This record gives sequence, structure tokens and C-alpha cells, in this order.
Amino acid sequence: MFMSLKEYGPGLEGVIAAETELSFLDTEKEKIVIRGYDLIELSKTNDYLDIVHLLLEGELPKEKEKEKTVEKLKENYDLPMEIFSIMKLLPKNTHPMDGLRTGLSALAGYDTDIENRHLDINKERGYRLLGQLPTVTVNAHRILNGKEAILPNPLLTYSANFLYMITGEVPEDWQTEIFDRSLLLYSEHEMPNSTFAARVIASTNSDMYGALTGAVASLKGHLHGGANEAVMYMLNDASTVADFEEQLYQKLVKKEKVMGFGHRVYMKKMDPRALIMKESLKQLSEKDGDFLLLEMCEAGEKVMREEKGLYPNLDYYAAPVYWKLGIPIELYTPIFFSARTVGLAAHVVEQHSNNRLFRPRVRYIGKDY
Ligand SMILES: CC(=O)SCCNC(=O)CCNC(=O)[C@H](O)C(C)(C)COP(=O)(O)OP(=O)(O)OC[C@H]1O[C@@H](n2cnc3c(N)ncnc32)[C@H](O)[C@@H]1OP(=O)(O)O
Ligand SMILES: O=C([O-])CC(=O)C(=O)O
Repeated sequence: MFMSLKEYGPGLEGVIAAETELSFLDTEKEKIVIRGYDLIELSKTNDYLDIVHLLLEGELPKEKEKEKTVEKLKENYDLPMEIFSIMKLLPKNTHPMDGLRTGLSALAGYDTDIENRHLDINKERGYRLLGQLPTVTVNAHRILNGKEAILPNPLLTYSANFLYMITGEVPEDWQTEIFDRSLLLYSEHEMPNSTFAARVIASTNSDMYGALTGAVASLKGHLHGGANEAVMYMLNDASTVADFEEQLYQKLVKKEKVMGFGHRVYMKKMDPRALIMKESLKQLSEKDGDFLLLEMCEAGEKVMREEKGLYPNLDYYAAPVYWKLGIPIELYTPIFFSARTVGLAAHVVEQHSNNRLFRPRVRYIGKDY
């Protein structure tokens, strides 16, 4: 079937770019569908590693399968030490997201079977990257800040270890639970720009490392994953609720985009993931007795709803949650990427399993010829 070359919407809005069994944003039923399950419901009963299994294997894990997933990820924690040496060569003003991009890209050279696109090999590659990515992510930040690399602690759960490497302290169970839920919410989201980028790259039969490296670059942008860091800088620029409201009004007067609001798919409703993350912020505020960030965020929601009819996306509430967990701001987007690695790997596996090269056309608006 061939579409008319005249049909064009800037930003490919509404265009169906791929068929997938992985996920779908059903805006009518208000569900984020992940292989037939509702992600929001899963966030109440399941953890990140369940979603990892669901995405890569097609179903939720039984107890024994879960144990196997846990072990498989731990077996893959080891990282070639040269990755740290490469990071040490980067200029110190490199953003950790670029450090992560470089580290991930360098891992390609250590894959001795890199040209093999067989389904099982590709899935194993996905698990290996999931095992390695938290260490790459955290150390990109540590090394660029002149600190020694930190190694994973295999005695901890996947998410507890990730948080331990970030803060240097073994987290309490409730902290791990909140962090794990954030990873789950970030795990997969249909066809955002980064997933599209990964699938476009994979469609040339290029490898998973290249596809994911391209996705890091995409996710870094403020219109996408980079928004979570931008939200926290914005919140930190205000010291009272009134300050924050004023900041937002000023941005709107100047016709600036307010980070953490709006979404191509949920333009007229709140991102359902943001609601869950807001609950985590409430939980954290009750724990430390400090409600200022929550009050600022709620006031911001009201301003944006009344002035622009816009609602928060996941990044708006992820930012203050990560702040209260003691996570450095420059790690917010790299953590988003690390969590999304499973979704991206599953998309690359799917693309390689049933591939056709992406090669769209343009509407020519140049000089006459
Ligand atoms: C997890 C994620 O990656 S979620 C996305 C994270 N990104 C952000 O939070 C960045 C801020 N948000 C935005 O820039 C946008 O809402 C996007 C990029 C997410 C979606 O963009 P699009 O679907 O292309 O919408 P577009 O940018 O065309 O906006 C439509 C209208 O809403 C306005 N608008 C959209 N988002 C915002 C915003 N955050 N602040 C102010 N105005 C906005 C636009 O100015 C535009 O208004 P106009 O028609 O008067 O010019
Ligand atoms: O779906 C999108 O366009 C962006 C997003 O929310 C995500 O990647 O989680």
C-alpha cells in the first residue's frame, strides 16, 4: 500500500510507524498496554524485573523464571574495566548522558558475536545490557565528577543495587520500592522519539548497541527524557510556592515551553504514570515531613491547567521524587535511559525479527526544477 506523498503532518503526528506486540497507548480506554497488561495496574502489584521478563519473554514470570532473571542479570553485572578508562578520558564538562552514550557505544567492541541477530542471541544481549547499564550509568556520573568507579553489590536486589551505586548507601526497603516503581513506569512507552530512533537504526540491520546509542542521544533532548532534569532545575530556582507560580507565568508570557507538561499522545489529560509518581512524592513528603516540593508541583499543575489546558507528564513528578531519594540531578535522564533499556532492547529484537528498512519520503517545498 502506498500513501499519497501529499499526506504530511509535522512531527509525524498520528502516523503508524510500526506494528508491535510490545505496547500501545490506548487513549480511549486510558491504558498503557504492555503485552496485554495495563502498566498502571502492574505498577501496583509487580516490580521492574517482572516487566523485564514480560517485555523480553512475552509473559509475566513464574517464581522460578523470576529467580532465573535475577540471576541472569547478576551474572551480567561485570563490565570491562576499560569502559571506565574510556570515561576518564572524557572532558569533565561532559554530561553523564553523553558519558553513558560513550560507554554504551564502547560495549559493542566486547560483543564477540555482534553480527548475530538470532532472536535468542539478541534477547541475551538485551539481558546483558540490562545487567551492565546501571553500572555504566552511575559511573559515567562518578568518573566525570572525579570520583572512583563503584562496583555493583550482587547481594542486593537489582533496584536496591542501582540506588546503592547512586547514593553510596544501602537503601531502605521503602526507598528501593519507590525507585523500582519509577524504573517500571519508565520501562516502555510504545513509540516515543527514542524508540523510533532505535528502530530506524536497527532496520538497516545495524546492531543493538548502535540502535541504543542513537536512542540515548534522542532521549537526552529536553523535549523528551531531558525534561526530568530541567523540571528539577526549575523547582530549585524557586524557594516558595508563589515563586514557582511566578516563574511559570513568566515562562508562559515569554512563550517558553514549561518542562514536564504536555505530551504528544496525552495532550488533554494527565499522563497516568505521573499520577503514580505523584503518589510516591506524597509518600516521600510524609516520610520527611517536608511538603514544599509537593505543594509547588500542585500549584504548577493548577497554573498550567488554567492558563494552557496542559497536564503533567511522567518527568514532572519523577524529578522531585528523585530529588527526595537523594539522586544527583544529572543522573535523572541517564536513569530514565537505563530503565528504558528493556523496552528499547525488546523493540530492537522485534525489529530484527521482522525487518523492513525504514525509508520515508518528503514533500518537496524547494525551488522549482
Ligand atoms: C517522558 C517524556 O519524554 S514526556 C515529554 C517530556 N518533555 C517535556 O516535558 C517538554 C515540554 N513539553 C513539550 O515541549 C511538548 O508538550 C511535547 C514535546 C512533549 C509534545 O509536543 P507536541 O506534541 O509537538 O506539541 P506542540 O509542541 O506542538 O504543542 C502544542 C501546543 O501546546 C503548547 N505546549 C505544549 N507543551 C507545552 C509546554 N510544556 N509548555 C507550554 N506550552 C506547551 C505549544 O506551545 C503549542 O501551542 P500553540 O499551538 O499555541 O503554539
Ligand atoms: O511517549 C513519548 O513520546 C514520551 C514518553 O512519555 C516516554 O518515552 O516515556
